[in-house]
Amino acid sequence: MTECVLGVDLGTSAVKVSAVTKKGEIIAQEGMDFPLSQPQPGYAEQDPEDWVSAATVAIVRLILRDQLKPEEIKGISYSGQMHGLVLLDKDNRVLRPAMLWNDTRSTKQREEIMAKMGNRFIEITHNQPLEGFTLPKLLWVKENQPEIFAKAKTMLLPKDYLRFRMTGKLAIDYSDATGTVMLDVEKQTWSREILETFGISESLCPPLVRSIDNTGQIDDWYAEYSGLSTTTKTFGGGADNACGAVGAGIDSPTKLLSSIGTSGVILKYEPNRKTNYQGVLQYEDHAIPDAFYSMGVTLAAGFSLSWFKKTFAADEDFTTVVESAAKSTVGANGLLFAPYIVGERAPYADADIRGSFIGVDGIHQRHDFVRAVLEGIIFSFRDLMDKYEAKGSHFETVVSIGGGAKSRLWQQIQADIFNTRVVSLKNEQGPGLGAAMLAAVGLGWFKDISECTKVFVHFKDVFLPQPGNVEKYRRLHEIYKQIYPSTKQITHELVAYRRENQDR
Ligand SMILES: Nc1ncnc2c1ncn2[C@@H]1O[C@H](COP(=O)(O)OP(=O)(O)O)[C@@H](O)[C@H]1O
Ligand SMILES: O=C(CO)[C@@H](O)[C@H](O)COP(=O)(O)O
Repeated sequence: MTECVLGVDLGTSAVKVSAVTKKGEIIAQEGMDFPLSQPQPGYAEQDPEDWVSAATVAIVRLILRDQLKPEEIKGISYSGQMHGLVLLDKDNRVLRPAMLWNDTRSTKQREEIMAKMGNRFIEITHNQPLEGFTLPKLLWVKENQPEIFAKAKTMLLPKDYLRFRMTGKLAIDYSDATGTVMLDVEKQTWSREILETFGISESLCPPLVRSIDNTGQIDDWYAEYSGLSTTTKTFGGGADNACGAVGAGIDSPTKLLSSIGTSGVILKYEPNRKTNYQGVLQYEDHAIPDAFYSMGVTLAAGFSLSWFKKTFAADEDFTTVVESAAKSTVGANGLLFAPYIVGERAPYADADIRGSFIGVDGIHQRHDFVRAVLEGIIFSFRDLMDKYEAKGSHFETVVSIGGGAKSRLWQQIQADIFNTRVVSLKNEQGPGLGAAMLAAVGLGWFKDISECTKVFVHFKDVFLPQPGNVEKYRRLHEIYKQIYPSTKQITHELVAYRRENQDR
């Protein structure tokens, strides 16, 4: 008998489900991709039912292909792409495609929120009301699709919709609730002040639970659909970055998380709710009870690489493309890339900035462009690290997770640009492992997350900064920092041109 828990990692490009034993061994993993729809500039949508189908395919494969016994799956928990808005009607049916974290159509609503509430908003939520967050999306629907808003009875975030379809129960955990920017961080309740100011009924907001709380068992319908047992319990789960931090053992302010998924994240553990970065960096409830974290998000990190591969190297696999960057040099033979290809969130909150290659020369070959993409993403992370260091933070270790952590070359580039030791995880499923840990603690297998971390989280490779490279990158980063102010006006005009001409 091998009892296990499932960690469901609902990302932007795919869902991955990991089965983990009490000893922290990953005994099986399955996944399934789903599409992203970008029908207009700034729009990013998914069909919530695609998440359910993909998660179910992964679970069915775990049972049929990997021979997991349903009755041995004791618990399930979830890590979810953050901020996405799912609206349900009175019969809990989905009213429109989910508007995702990288959907930036709500600039007008963002400005209205700041015009109405200004600093009071930042005081309550510790965040700015950026386009990526849930409240501006909800106000966009209210203004542009009033017939849908009128029918909306419940708002859920992506992982909470998946849980709802598995259990029939509505809930949201605190780490995802802060990402809606509708939670009062001091009071740890939905903010009446914000809801009343913008005419949103509190009944739209689901009940709040902790990430390790039991959120009900698999219901009869989903048991029939997936092959799971109705004895399997589900637990609150958390925002993907909170779960990534749990699964990467980020349990003190001297460890920094660097996550290269579709988006990119630089994340710091915050032991209390007193710190307020005035919204330049995000501030969120953690999946660890009573803890918090702050982070800066590069909207298109892995997405920049995926875009490059899809556009210029569609027939090659990721590893071949990424490793070709070794043929180039530190600084890509004098080529820089700014990864603002879907706008940016931090440190520049600017939905209309766009990316650039700077310094293109007749000598450049494709591998220089690949190298520039890898480096540009990490320069953008360096901008975020600078924000922390400017406030006096010092980091001993950077833990690298996400799809980007599959590349040793990219991790060495991180060590050199961060000038800090970078470690990878033995099991690079950070968010999925974090979700599994929440189920393991929720089931009572461990007293708390810290005890579970000792058993579940192990580092693998260590990448040390190479002094010669550190110096070169320091100089290149100074040049890189000039790209945003120098290209802002030009790229804003190009985005306006596209909007006027309605092309994609
Ligand atoms: N072999 C590889 N080496 C480096 N990066 C990779 C590799 N394979 C995929 N990636 C990057 O990982 C990203 C996906 O990371 P992942 O953490 O799975 O994303 P998400 O959780 O957002 O769906 C891709 O966008 C791609 O840029
Ligand atoms: O918007 C954010 C964080 O604020 C993103 O980090 C999303 O949570 C999506 O994550 P990935 O799919 O890139 O992991």
